Amino acid sequence: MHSTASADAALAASVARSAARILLDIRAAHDPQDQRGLKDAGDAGAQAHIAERLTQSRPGDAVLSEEAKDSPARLSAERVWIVDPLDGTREFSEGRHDWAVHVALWESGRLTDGAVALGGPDVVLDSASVPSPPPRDASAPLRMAVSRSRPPAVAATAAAELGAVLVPMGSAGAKICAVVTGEVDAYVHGGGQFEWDSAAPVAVARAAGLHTSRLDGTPLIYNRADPYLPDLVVCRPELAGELLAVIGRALAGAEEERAS
Ligand SMILES: Nc1ncnc2c1ncn2[C@@H]1O[C@H](COP(=O)(O)O)[C@@H](OP(=O)(O)O)[C@H]1O
Ligand SMILES: [Mg+2]
Repeated sequence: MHSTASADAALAASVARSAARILLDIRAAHDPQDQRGLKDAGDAGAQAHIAERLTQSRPGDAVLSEEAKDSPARLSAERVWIVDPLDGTREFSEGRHDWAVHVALWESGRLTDGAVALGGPDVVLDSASVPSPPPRDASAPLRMAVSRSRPPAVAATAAAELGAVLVPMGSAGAKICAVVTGEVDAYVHGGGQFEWDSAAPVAVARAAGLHTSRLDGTPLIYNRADPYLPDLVVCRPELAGELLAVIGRALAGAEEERAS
């Protein structure tokens, strides 16, 4: 029998790691010029592996995955795995390292566990064992991760006000985990995303003691009927007050401009 939180975190880590290994094998065997085909093969291969392992190990649980048909059964389920088999699909197909496998567990109204494999099987962060980020060098400028392909205007405005450096990266999981490891101090995203893009890395970030919320400071809520979860901020906890205030002003300024 399972049912201890750490057993679920260990399973999430094991599944994320083996899926990431399969993804590297798929990429090694694929024509690197065929990026469309590689994206599809990666998504499908990781999805099939994760679905099989979760069915084997937790047959009674529901699953919400970017790559599987959604079912309303998850809305009345007690336990729901929220999975992104390949986050940063674009970067994966370009031969880059900033992609991730996300495996999270939502139970009775909240995220309880999560694991993220980063760019392959060798680096896997999970909510049961992740340490807090190291202290930051207060003399260095703040570093803010943003999407490399769709950086939101709100992040640029907020970074300018804070004197922060923007650090473009692919994959929501890679960016959230970069806050966890202390490589950057914050990740600011707006304009669109889904629950699977953030559930697992947010579970890891929360376990590491980081701030996680919507851009307006309200909580990130998972396993909703509509999995669209378009914006978020993840940052070191001591930055949250100032960063949310700056983001609030940036959003209000953008709104005023639209209205005028
Ligand atoms: N405006 C938007 N609408 C929908 N999804 C978005 C989005 N911006 C980013 N995402 C999703 O968030 C993940 C990270 O994106 P980015 O690297 O640009 O930060 C990607 O997931 P997938 O790679 O799983 O599709 C991407 O599709
Ligand atoms: Mg994704």
